[in-house]
Amino acid sequence: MASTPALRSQGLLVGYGESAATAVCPPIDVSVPPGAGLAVVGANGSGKSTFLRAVVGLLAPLGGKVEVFGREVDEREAEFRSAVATVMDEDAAFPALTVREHLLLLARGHGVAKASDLVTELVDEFGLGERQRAMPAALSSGQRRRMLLAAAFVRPRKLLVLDEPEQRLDAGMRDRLVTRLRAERAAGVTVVMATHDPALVGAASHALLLTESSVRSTKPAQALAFIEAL
Ligand SMILES: Nc1ncnc2c1ncn2[C@@H]1O[C@H](COP(=O)(O)OP(=O)(O)OP(=O)(O)O)[C@@H](O)[C@H]1O
Repeated sequence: MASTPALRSQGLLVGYGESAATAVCPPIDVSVPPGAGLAVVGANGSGKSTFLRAVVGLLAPLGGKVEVFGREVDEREAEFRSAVATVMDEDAAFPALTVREHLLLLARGHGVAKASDLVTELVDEFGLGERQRAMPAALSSGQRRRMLLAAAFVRPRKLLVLDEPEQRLDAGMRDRLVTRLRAERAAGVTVVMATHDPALVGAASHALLLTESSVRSTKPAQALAFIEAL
């Protein structure tokens, strides 16, 4: 029997108004098996972030439905929050905690064993070693982005939802992120990401192509060709 998809949407309409007529793109039908990687690709303003907001429950669907591991999205459910790790297009960090304290708080809050060792590993992987005692306001924008990415990996996760994770990262860090996402998938974690980055698309197994007039499930190779033609 086929396993329950990690993410499935049917006739999903997303947008910021009240009615289906205000949807920012055509209905989205997609099914992502556990351990797969979905690259969501499209021009600026095509609806990638809006789709991801609906996937993580920040935006209610205007029509259709979206399910994560077979259940309608409800970010208030503890089970949903412990399964879904997100890095969205926002700068959310505790202003009065250092980088290390922020990561430790998240790990311990999620009941991670050996939280301190894990945080040390991630601080190293994300190149934050020398800044781990800095407050978020004292970080560069790229360092803040690294901290937010590291935060997604200090906690339990079955589905990672990333909105343009390549933003503000230098080339070396992008490479490390690609390696990390491949390892996540190999460990059974599902990755759903909006991206304009060919290397990240290369780490995906599935692609969703958004345009004003169409939404198409396709292969990463087609998504790459689309990005290159933009
Ligand atoms: N908070 C909001 N309220 C109203 N409209 C919004 C809001 N956020 C985005 N939009 C509009 O919704 C449409 C889709 O935006 P979205 O951010 O999903 O695009 P995107 O594909 O992620 O673009 P980009 O590649 O630039 O990040 C755009 O027309 C945008 O102007």
